[in-house]
Amino acid sequence: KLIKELAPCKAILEDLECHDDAWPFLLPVNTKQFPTYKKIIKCPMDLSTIKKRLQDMYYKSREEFCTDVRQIFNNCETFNEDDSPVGKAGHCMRQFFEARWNDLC
Ligand SMILES: Cc1ncccc1N[C@H]1CCCS(=O)(=O)C1
Repeated sequence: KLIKELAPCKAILEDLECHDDAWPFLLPVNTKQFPTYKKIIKCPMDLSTIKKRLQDMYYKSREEFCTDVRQIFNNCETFNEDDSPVGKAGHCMRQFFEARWNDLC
């Protein structure tokens, strides 16, 4: 069941990682570069963390995976202006993800 659930998640994650607009989300936000980030964002998340969680069989369902991906984009909207480069990338990536997520079922 677990593997059935998670194979499509791995495929979506790979597509997210190679998207042109993925660059702000590939690794955890550097809190030395962005000192206020830790205070403002209570649940940091990024694509490398999700990849590790998939490999470690951390997710018990597709829904848990989906929640972590959405956390990335919600954090992005909290911290970044909509018309900033990172903010725009976040909106693009969210749209891309939600379309792929709907394809699943
Ligand atoms: C997703 C995010 N939210 C808030 C601040 C920064 C980021 N991402 C950074 C990732 C490294 C490159 S960058 O420093 O230009 C942007």
